[in-house]
Amino acid sequence: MSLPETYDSPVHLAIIGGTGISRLEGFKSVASLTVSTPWGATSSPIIILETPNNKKPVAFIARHGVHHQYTPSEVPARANIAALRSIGVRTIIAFSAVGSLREDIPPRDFVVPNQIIDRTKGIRPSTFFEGGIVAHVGFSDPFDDKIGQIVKGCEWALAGGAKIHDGKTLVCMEGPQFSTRAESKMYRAWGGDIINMSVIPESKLAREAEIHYTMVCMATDYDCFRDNAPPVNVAEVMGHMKANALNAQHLIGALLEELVKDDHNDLLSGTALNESSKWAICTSPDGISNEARTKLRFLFPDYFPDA
Ligand SMILES: CSC[C@H]1O[C@H](OP(=O)(O)O)[C@H](O)[C@@H]1O
Ligand SMILES: Nc1ncnc2[nH]cnc12
Repeated sequence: MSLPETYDSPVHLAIIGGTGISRLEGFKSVASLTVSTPWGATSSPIIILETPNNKKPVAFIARHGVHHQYTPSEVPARANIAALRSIGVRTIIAFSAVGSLREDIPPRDFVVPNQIIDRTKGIRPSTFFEGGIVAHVGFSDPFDDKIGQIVKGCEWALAGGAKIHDGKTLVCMEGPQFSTRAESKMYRAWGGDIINMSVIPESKLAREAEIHYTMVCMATDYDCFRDNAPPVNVAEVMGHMKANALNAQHLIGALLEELVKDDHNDLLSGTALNESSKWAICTSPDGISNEARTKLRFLFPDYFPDA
């Protein structure tokens, strides 16, 4: 049955699904939106779901497309984040399959990181502020700690004794090939705990769009730092992702029940980041190009009103 293509109320909360999570099971879908943005098309339609008890809307987007057809470098992250913001999203919980760089984070454990080491190669468009406008937003603490703690508090929902680790450092590499053993060991020496190919630029763009962002990382392998063990491969990742996807579903159920409580209204309405990008703009108003103004109006209609 096809879903309505419009949804009239604002949607404050979104989930981004990664490898092994290209749709959300167990929730009622009420609309499927195709949003075109000044930065192109999103990686998948935006599915609007409703939470079981109080029927609050939640948006879902599949990072790599519904068929996993976009490489990590090709994911249209600007379109995804801009489209979510345009429908009202101010909080994102992003899921990611990650390699573990630590023996004490086994496959099937979950991690809420608090820091990132960016090892991407500068080939991914990673800002909304360019082409006639310059802004420098703060990114010292890339993840929203309050939502991270709420995720950690939902550890009870995971099956099979899986744990949720917090306060860890996530390395983001370009890929799509996995790391060499020397790189894997170097990341450990740098303090990296887990590794993926997805958190950059998604998290940077969310910050620019004034959206609270948290990543739930699901360990699938030990990368390749262990000299006497076989290195990571896709079959291993996908094998563990089957179990992880089920646990992600349990976690999302628990999380949504918690997050839609009135206590968290401030989080869902993006209060802590309100106007943070507006005050990060360095270009004088008269110097902002018309092209930049028109594009940014899509994200921030209040900051760039129609002439
Ligand atoms: C299939 S292993 C590498 C792939 O898995 C992760 O994807 P996602 O973050 O979307 O779950 C990782 O970042 C790579 O893109
Ligand atoms: N070992 C690894 N390196 C990078 N991204 C990953 N995603 C899952 N496992 C990974």
